[in-house]
Amino acid sequence: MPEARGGTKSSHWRRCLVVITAVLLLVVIAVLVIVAVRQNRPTPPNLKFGIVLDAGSSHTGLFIYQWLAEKMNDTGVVRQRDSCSVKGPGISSYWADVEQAGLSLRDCLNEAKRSIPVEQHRETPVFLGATAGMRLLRSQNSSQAEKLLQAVEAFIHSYPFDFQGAQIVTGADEGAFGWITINYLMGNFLQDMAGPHETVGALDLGGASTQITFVPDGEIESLDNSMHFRLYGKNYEMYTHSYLCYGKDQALKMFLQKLGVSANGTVFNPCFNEGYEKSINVSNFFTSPCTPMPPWTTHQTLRVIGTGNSHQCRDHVRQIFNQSSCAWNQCSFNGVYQPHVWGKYGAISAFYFVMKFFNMDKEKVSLDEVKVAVDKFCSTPWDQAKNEYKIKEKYLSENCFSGHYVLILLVDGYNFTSSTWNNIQFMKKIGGSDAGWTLGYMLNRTNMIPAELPRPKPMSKASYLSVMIIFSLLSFCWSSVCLYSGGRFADRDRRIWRRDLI
Ligand SMILES: Nc1ccn([C@@H]2O[C@H](COP(=O)(O)OP(=O)(O)OP(=O)(O)O)[C@@H](O)[C@H]2O)c(=O)n1
Ligand SMILES: [Ca+2]
Repeated sequence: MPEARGGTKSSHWRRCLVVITAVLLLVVIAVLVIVAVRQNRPTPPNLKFGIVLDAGSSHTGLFIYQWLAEKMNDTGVVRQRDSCSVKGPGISSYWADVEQAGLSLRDCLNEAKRSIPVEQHRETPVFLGATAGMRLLRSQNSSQAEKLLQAVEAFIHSYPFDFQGAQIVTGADEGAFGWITINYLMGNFLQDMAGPHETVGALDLGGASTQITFVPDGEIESLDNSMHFRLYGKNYEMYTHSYLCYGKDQALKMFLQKLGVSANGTVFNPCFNEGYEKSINVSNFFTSPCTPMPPWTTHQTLRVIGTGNSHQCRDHVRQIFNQSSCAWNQCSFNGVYQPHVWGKYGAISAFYFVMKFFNMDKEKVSLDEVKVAVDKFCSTPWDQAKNEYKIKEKYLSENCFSGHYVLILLVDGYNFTSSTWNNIQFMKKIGGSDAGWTLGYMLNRTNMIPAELPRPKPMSKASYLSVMIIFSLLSFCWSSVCLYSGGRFADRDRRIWRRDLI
């Protein structure tokens, strides 16, 4: 009997051991799961911000970008959070009163302060890039340009951001960063890794310069027009050229300069609608290096009268493009080397504004349809045009010229044809971000476009958690089975051993 009591005791003890071990294991698993869940709980998004001021010739725009800190080197993560259009003209117009250049940015910088959380202000980089207006001012008077930039810098320094300075961007950089922005926003750098080599060219028409940038399908003959980039593990040899003075506003001045003037100071302008009239103060108008004072300016004031003649307009606009000589295998105009255009293009800024005005910014609109639309507008009397279109009078009055200018620049200048015309997409935004050079510029200045592909992360949080739970459950089941069957075998062995003794 005592033996029997002893046997019950030991089997009871073993059962207790199994239960205790099982409870302990469960506790360990629970702790593991809690730790894993806590460690892998998504942390509040660590947003970073960056600001770029695009100090263009005709106006300044402020762009605020945001991205997740832990993803900064991945492609396609930076997005435009906000933008602000500075009131008034471009900064170069303030050359005679440089303090005003900085002050003009106040409203937009204040808006940036409101848009970005206060605790992030100190670590938010701000860049100011000035384009063709400042390039022209520098070529005329470099110390004036320097003074103006210093005044602008001093003003931005009074803000709590991490200001990285004001620079005049070169034409080549302006073109290249526009190309990077478009391809980054379209996700073309990612797509490139898997599929065929496919990037989109960039066409940017500003007020004082215009840029063409693309990866040609052959060698680039001219080193001056060649740029090399290694982005996300891939090499890009791109062709780029910036034509100073061929932005829309400067081109209009060059065009006006070539029109004859009558003895009484009247200029008949076939690119303005019939009935449109405007007075020009000659010394204020022909101030840039693109348009030195014309020889015929015995008059202080000129009377410009629109005649709305598309045919003559075209002929006169063509005169500002020199097609007479080319020292390369192929040129665009003014003897500038350009490989033949191929593939798709994104046309931004004034290319878009002008095509949008003519309602020709949609896909599949043919070159002929655009020509018809431009001719139709040019032959519209000014009073009728004013009634039909409710846009700023300055833009409206220039749109006959602008339509012809865009067509001639793209077709006669860059050599697009009726069949390659549809490869051009006129665009303003890509997925909520403005298509312009600013995003590419910031990505470059903050080293956010790595030369090599970012290494893939070893395991996602969700997979890590699942693996943890599955392994814990498996080891729990396995240990319980072992303990349970270990106890049963021990009981049976002891019974056999006792029987043998008897
Ligand atoms: N809705 C608008 C806005 C602008 N414009 C015109 O489009 C041209 C280009 O504008 P933008 O791209 O802002 O030129 P900037 O950046 O100021 O000039 P640049 O790049 O040459 O420095 C300018 O002639 C401007 O007057 C227009 O026709 N319609
Ligand atoms: Ca511009």
